[in-house]
Amino acid sequence: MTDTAIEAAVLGKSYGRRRGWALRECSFRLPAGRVCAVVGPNGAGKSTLLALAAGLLRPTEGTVRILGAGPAEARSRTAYVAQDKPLLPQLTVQDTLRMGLELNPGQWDAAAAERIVREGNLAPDSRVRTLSGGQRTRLALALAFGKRPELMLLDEPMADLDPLARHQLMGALMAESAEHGTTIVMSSHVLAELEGSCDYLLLVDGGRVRLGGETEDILAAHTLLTGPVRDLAPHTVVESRTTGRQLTALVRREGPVREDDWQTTEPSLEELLLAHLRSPGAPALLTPSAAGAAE
Ligand SMILES: Nc1ncnc2c1ncn2[C@@H]1O[C@H](COP(=O)(O)OP(=O)(O)OP(=O)(O)O)[C@@H](O)[C@H]1O
Repeated sequence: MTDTAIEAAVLGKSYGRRRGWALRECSFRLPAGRVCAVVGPNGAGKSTLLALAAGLLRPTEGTVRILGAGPAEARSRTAYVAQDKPLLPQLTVQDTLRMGLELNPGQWDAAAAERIVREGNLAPDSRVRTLSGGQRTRLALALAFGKRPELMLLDEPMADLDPLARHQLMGALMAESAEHGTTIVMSSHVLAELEGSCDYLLLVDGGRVRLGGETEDILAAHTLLTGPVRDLAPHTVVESRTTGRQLTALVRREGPVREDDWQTTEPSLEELLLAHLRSPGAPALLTPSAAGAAE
């Protein structure tokens, strides 16, 4: 078993010459066993990255390795839930789970799939076409859990779930990772929800990976400074704002911060991500564990 879930080297995808690059020069490593959030604005390239990892798209340049193999070879060990949660509308909930069993012989965990369905109170004889968006998402996730994969690639799995269902499914994903060592990769726009749930982070913006690594280490590398307007050198500035004579800045510390000069606070994950999204020129940061392929 490899200790690397995803390794991308100069990975790029263009959907056609006139369309430009959806993803460009992405080099990063995701260690196995992590719960990783993929965040970034609309059109950043998150779905493209997940579809490349799932082997549904071919890179235009570079490579992506999944669990030490090519994405197609790793497919039996990977579960992918696309953003539009494709299911067969004429099947019932029960038929859908049976299809999961038939498509994954010898590997299907019926109890895991049924638990996800039961917790959402989905009637086994309901047809997929009569389910709400959130119920369909739950059924698609049940198929992913039942497959008992080593890697789950989930494209906005929480988008149409109610807050209680989100909380419950996030707990189920974290438990799955803790108990079975499953790597979970999920894209999301709900930044506040990711803090405390995802121990690894990839910020994709403009088709490039701008932040990658352990959430804790990325947070620890940044400080919010507040004080009278003055030079921020030698620190790397991600974002700075002045109000009158007061300066507030999110920086990557390069050396000590003088306590007499600045009031310092640790940013929240949401503050950190928003500052990066507002400052597209801020330099990328990959922690050593995420930089595997880049070095
Ligand atoms: N099938 C496609 N054909 C052509 N262009 C595409 C296709 N899919 C995505 N793109 C383009 O690639 C870029 C990245 O899209 P992608 O769907 O990966 O972004 P995303 O980060 O998942 O966005 P969102 O948060 O809105 O889901 C966008 O500019 C998009 O228009």
